[in-house]
Amino acid sequence: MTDRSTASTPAKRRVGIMGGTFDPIHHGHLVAASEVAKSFDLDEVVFVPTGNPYMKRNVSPSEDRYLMTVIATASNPRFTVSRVDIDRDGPTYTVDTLRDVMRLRPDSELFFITGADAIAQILEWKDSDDMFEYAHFVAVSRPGHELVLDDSLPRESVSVLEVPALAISSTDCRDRARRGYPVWYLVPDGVVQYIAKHRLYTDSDHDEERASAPEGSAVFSSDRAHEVAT
Ligand SMILES: Nc1ncnc2c1ncn2[C@@H]1O[C@H](COP(=O)(O)OP(=O)(O)OP(=O)(O)O)[C@@H](O)[C@H]1O
Ligand SMILES: O=C(O)c1ccc[n+]([C@@H]2O[C@H](COP(=O)([O-])O)[C@@H](O)[C@H]2O)c1
Repeated sequence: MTDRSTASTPAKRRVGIMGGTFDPIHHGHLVAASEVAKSFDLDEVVFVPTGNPYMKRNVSPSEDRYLMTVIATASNPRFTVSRVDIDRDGPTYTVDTLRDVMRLRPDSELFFITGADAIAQILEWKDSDDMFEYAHFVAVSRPGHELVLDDSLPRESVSVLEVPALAISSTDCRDRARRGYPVWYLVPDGVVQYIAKHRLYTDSDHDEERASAPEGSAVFSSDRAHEVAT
């Protein structure tokens, strides 16, 4: 590994941020984070489950998504999980995620990881100009999505990276679980078991809980967190 420090300036920690709704987290997310960590010489990748992903509907409780993310990342010493987005009220905006991570990890250089689908919409995100001041963005390839950068993006703040193609989406995992098809090998084993144990995508009570939540909001279940933690 190259020495990133000099006599006068100690090296900043290089911290990746993998933001996502992770409903559920799958191997496409994990491979993307692992590849960016290798290519950008990252010391840590922080997975940040969204609190209220205002662009998505019928999202599972944030505590379930958080716990699945903890389970999925537990075996990698460089992977950590942050609650900053799920503990903040209101819609989840990446500009807030970056500010919170900067506050908690001062003297770090941040790299925000996005898939090809997300980078295509990034100019519509809140305060996108500020985001590019706070972090370097790494757009990874994703099957079914062309990896092209809009001419208006600040090129010095955005890189692209080809990663092994895994045609997996959370939408497909949820559909499979609902229809009784296996999600083994699409998501980590512990996540398969968590989905089954908590009947995440099959339970009709759960569907009612989602349906009664305000539009676009995540619903919260502290009972599930307690069950798993004990
Ligand atoms: N298979 C994949 N390969 C590369 N990047 C991915 C892949 N799946 C998701 N990503 C990226 O990971 C981030 C978080 O994705 P998200 O949690 O929304 O998963 P998703 O599979 O896209 O979910 P959904 O199907 O519910 O929209 C986004 O930047 C997305 O582009
Ligand atoms: O900041 C925004 O306006 C914004 C709009 C849409 C998505 N994002 C972020 O993009 C990441 C992936 O989101 P999602 O909904 O595709 O899972 C996650 O970290 C979101 O907070 C951010």
